[in-house]
Amino acid sequence: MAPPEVPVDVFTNTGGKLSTTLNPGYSKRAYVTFLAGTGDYVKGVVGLAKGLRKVKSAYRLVVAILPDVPEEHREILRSQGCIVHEIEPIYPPENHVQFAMAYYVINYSKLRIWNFEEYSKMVYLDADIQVFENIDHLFDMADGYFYAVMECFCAKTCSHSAQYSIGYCQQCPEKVTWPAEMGSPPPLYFNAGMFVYEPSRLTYESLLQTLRITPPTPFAEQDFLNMFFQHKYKPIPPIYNLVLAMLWRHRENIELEKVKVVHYCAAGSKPWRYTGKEVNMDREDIKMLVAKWWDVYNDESLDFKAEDPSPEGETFLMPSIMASMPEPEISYIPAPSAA
Ligand SMILES: O=c1ccn([C@@H]2O[C@H](COP(=O)(O)OP(=O)(O)O)[C@@H](O)[C@H]2O)c(=O)[nH]1
Ligand SMILES: OC[C@H]1O[C@H](O[C@@H]2[C@@H](O)[C@H](O)[C@@H](O)[C@H](O)[C@@H]2O)[C@H](O)[C@@H](O)[C@H]1O
Ligand SMILES: [Mn+2]
Repeated sequence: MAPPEVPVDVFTNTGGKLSTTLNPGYSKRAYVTFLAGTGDYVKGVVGLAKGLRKVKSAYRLVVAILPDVPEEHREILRSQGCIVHEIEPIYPPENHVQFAMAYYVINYSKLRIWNFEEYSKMVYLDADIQVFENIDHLFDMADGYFYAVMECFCAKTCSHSAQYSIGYCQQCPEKVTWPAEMGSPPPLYFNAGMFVYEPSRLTYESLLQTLRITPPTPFAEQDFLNMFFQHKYKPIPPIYNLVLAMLWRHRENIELEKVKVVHYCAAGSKPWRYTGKEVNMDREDIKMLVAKWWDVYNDESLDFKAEDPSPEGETFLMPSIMASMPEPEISYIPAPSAA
């Protein structure tokens, strides 16, 4: 039987300390992010861990890391209360596709998080995301669906899509309507920087099987997940993943004061690299959001303390499961790092 649900506000101001003692089922929930490389994305993860603490999230942050993350960075993450969970990289089948960003190739490794079966439900957040308000209630949404925020198709990087070619965007489907002669409008498409999902070995194996026969496309695992979860996908409001370009492309869809989660994914917006020089980066709203990220990152009172619940320790993917998986047809191209 499912554990009884406890209203989220019961935990207000507990710093999450009571949750797992009151209800053991809650330990089966966690946030999860992904970290690759030796560069500065580790700062994003530290910021995220501190942000989740600031909003008193009841759940831990698991960091799925690739083997190339240096030990000092793992140590920083553990000292910030994160659960460090090493994963093996996943590469797409050999193909000559041009990814929108060369480093997107490593993002297929995100698929490993479906194998985190010690959790029943997880909220995935990119390392360039910050959480400014508690979003623990997302774990209470009905099982059996894939929840994420709808993407916008107006960026040049989408120029390969049918949507872009006719100036159609699902964010404003009435502006340019989908021409009847092109068939029915394409299925809703989400941004894969944030999603709510249920780890499951069956789903995991199906994801890897399907990947083997799916040629890569410019948006890498995001395109793949959109295809795979097309019939399970339920859109959630953009306040749960504000893709910054929405501020200049679809301002009317955004109530900035209600935004809970910000995704620093526009070119030049990663706070730890922000210079203000790239296009749109001199906007007041962007400057404000970048400053808000730094406030959290620099706030020493948000550092993990010994009296906080201690990390459950480093865990690894179960080698038995890995060994039983037939080797996918993969090309071991070295992954370029964005960092
Ligand atoms: O060198 C890298 C590049 C990417 N990532 C991870 O992959 C995610 C997706 O990349 P990114 O957020 O840069 O893509 P965007 O959302 O900007 O398109 C990041 O948030 C990180 O979690 C990483 O750890 N190191
Ligand atoms: O590997 C594919 C990536 O796709 C996404 O990137 C965004 C971002 O680059 C925007 O700047 C674009 O405008 C947008 O269209 C694009 O989808 C996810 O945020 C990231 O986590 C990852 O899944
Ligand atoms: Mn991102």
